[in-house]
Amino acid sequence: MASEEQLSAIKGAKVLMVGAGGIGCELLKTLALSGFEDIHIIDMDTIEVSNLNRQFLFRQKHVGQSKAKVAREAVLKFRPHIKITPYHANVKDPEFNVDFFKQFNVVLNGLDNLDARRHVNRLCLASGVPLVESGTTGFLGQVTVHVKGKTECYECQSKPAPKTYPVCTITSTPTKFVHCIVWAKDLLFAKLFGNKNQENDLNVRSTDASSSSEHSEDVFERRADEDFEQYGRRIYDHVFGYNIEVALRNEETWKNRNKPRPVYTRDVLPLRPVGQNGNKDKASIGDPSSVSAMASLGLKNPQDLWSLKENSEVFLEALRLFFLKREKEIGQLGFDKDDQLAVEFVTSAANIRAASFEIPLHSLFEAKGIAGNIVHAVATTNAIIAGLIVLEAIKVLQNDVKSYRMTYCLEHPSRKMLLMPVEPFEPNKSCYVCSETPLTLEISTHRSKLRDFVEKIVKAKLGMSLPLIMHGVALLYEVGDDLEEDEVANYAANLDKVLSELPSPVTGGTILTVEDLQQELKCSINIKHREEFDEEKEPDGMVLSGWTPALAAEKTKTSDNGPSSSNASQTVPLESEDNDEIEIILKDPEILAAGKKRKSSDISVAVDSEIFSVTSEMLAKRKVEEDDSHNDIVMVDGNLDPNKKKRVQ
Ligand SMILES: Nc1ncnc2c1ncn2[C@@H]1O[C@H](COP(=O)(O)OP(=O)(O)OP(=O)(O)O)[C@@H](O)[C@H]1O
Ligand SMILES: [Zn+2]
Repeated sequence: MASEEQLSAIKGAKVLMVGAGGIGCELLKTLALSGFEDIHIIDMDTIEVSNLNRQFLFRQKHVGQSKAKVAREAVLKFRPHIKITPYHANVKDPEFNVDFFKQFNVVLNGLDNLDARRHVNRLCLASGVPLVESGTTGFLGQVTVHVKGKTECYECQSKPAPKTYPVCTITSTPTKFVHCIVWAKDLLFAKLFGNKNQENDLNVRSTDASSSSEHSEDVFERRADEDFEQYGRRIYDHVFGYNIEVALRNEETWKNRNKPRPVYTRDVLPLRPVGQNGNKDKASIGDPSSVSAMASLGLKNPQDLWSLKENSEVFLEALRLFFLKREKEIGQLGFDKDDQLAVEFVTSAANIRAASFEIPLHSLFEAKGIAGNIVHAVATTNAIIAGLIVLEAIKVLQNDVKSYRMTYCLEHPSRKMLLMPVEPFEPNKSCYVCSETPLTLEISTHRSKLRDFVEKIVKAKLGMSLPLIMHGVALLYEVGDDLEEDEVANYAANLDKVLSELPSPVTGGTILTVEDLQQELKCSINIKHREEFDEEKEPDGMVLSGWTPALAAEKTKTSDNGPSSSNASQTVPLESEDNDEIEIILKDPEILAAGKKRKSSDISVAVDSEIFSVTSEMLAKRKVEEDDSHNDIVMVDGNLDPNKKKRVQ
């Protein structure tokens, strides 16, 4: 039961919720039932069928409608007298500026991506409004409190570096199913259906008799005289047969590894007379997006484990259907976990490769989860997290700083405890977002253009939407609706100039000021000229330091040695911004008991791209297990500096 003071804090509060999805639906319901009377909700999305299993405020009839508006209507049915103001909009829209934020007593995030989270963090800092931040990944979740000047901000902690696989593991020596998925998705699928100009590490050469006359020919191109069946079989034989044989020639590679087995269609599938496709064509007419190889082959259950023969049939059928039914999209397709045919193709290709390397096969359902880096959402976790958000919001409204807790919902409850509360830390003094610590950028001022700086640093790394760049009093770049034509032309011309040739030349020793007018975030960047960069480790051709690397900003990539960070060898394909989940497993029950006795010395464990602070005392009592299978990843940030942070007093 809430106390009198709590109730009056609740009743007098005006709160902003950002996100009305899995967490948001639970949160709105809990806020309303807890007595909150003035709630504003921003969500840019409309309701999808796939939301209905857990976003319980929505029904089938609401599909296609605004989440924020429907959530409001649903809650008003059982709390008709409260005020709920919905905005079907992106929180990054200019109308949600600092003045807009200032009207609220607290902001509650139920978002699913880092970009929006960082944006809200900055607006909360600029407006001085406390933020309660949240996230869930399957059974894991966290709620954190961020109050300007009192606790760390959302961006105070460095995020774990993006994980990639060494290219040779993917192209030559896979040992896990996830390696086969990355190969099927990022190499084979991309090669066959994606942009032809993209770099691709697949072996496209062949000494195959039929192609030797056309030496430079890309074997992945369909030949004029080939039907889809012949084309599919040729691709199959090339990637699962010939390429494996080529790889086997390198004896060194296989000295300490199991040798793979080349797989050819003739070994798995009997040759069908040309044009004989049974009832397959009848099965896949209509909307191209509903085309399915499984359906046309009569395979019904996505949780079934297909044999090598079935996978081979799905592979050929999916490839055939892409060319037959979706030819217009070929050349511009990117893998999408919601694209059934793409998932079927990738599953079957990964399984055939897995069979060749004696890696256990997986069902389509499992493969889809790995390919889309999906951890299935758990409604109960969202409900627990929503409850915790409201508890923290009430403390914030009462300015009860000593009681603030960062709370982590763990995978394996023990000693009957599921939740681990920890005290928040003070702001990080070297955070460029909430303290004014300057950043340093090493860049070739003779070669890099202002455009490179804007795209690779200001937008991608600093997450600014409406940047303004100044050198002393000279304005080098600005965006906005109210610019004069000549200003727009000047800035466009500047973008194409190298830094040292700008009207106010930027050279080593220059200090640039970069500002985002909407986020009211301003930071200084010390420029250091550097001529050479390592193409592999520093592909941007510039290095920013003092910056909190964010997982979401980086796109999935298979790379030789991974990024140049401390966890370079740890690798997982990250497909999109939303897929930055990392799980922790706390094996030892002691950690839970120790949860309240923390000291300021700490180690950080990353959860859902946030940082989970655990004391060294707790660490001594527990075992953190490492496992890089797709959904059991444990990461421990190597930084054990005991003086790094201080607990809020
Ligand atoms: N920039 C943004 N502005 C406003 N709302 C946003 C923004 N970014 C994300 N959201 C909203 O945050 C919510 C996050 O909810 P959730 O994590 O449940 O995702 P979902 O898209 O509903 O479900 P899923 O991704 O699992 O299919 C979504 O409703 C999404 O529209
Ligand atoms: Zn900060």
